[in-house]
Amino acid sequence: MSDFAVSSEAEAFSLQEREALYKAIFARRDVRSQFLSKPVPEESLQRILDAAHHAPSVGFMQPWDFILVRSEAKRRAIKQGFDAANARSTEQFSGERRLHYQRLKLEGILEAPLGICVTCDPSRTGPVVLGRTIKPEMDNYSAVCAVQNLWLAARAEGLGVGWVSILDDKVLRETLGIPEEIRIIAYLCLGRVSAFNDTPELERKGWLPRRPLELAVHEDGWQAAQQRQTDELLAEFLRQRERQSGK
Ligand SMILES: Cc1cc2c(cc1C)N(C[C@H](O)[C@H](O)[C@H](O)COP(=O)(O)O)c1[nH]c(=O)[nH]c(=O)c1N2
Repeated sequence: MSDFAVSSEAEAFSLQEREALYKAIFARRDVRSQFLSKPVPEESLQRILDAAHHAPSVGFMQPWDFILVRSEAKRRAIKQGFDAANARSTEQFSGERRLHYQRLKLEGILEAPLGICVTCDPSRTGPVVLGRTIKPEMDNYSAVCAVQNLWLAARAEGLGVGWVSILDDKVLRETLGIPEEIRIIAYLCLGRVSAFNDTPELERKGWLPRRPLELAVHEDGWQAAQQRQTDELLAEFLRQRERQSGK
């Protein structure tokens, strides 16, 4: 028998509880166009941050920190950083894809009243971390788990989150005073929204479709046929887009 107290509940959640959990998962969206300027309720924010803080982490090292960016001046500086990075990013696409990219809204830095920069301190708890001994990147993954918890909890609180990664770390370091040894994992925009879309914005706007689940699940080993099918589906989707844009 373990000395540790264990939850008395070994059962699945009740149907209602399961429905609520899956609702948060399926109704979560990356938001950039629908932010309202209304403030984020402090109690909701605390619950969301606490949910993030209860994410799994390698060796229980809890490498994350959350920098709350309320200052409009700082958000303006970050938005300028996005604009510069986005201009450079645009050049990586060509032809119709570039035109399509330019029409997408890929951030809500100024519209959302709050930014949250999630960081990872790889030195937290010392140089040797249980579970990170062979794969050093595990601390980053732990911080990403915190992001996902935050994102789901925000959805349950009726708040939208948008992840902005078209940003140089340098801009966030300078604007937020983040030391070199602290890694930048995510810059998130958080706020109340006018609506949550049913499907991802990139799907709705014809950028990419959702891949069928059955192609993502492999039985007893890697199945190359599934990868081929995925590639074919994607190629066909892009050909169709080309044809449509040529009309
Ligand atoms: C690591 C990472 C980084 C980014 C994103 C996500 C993740 C996980 N996403 C959001 C992304 O486009 C979105 O999650 C997918 O399109 C799926 O949509 P839903 O999140 O289901 O609404 C995103 N979106 C955006 O408009 N600008 C961005 O810079 C990024 N960056």
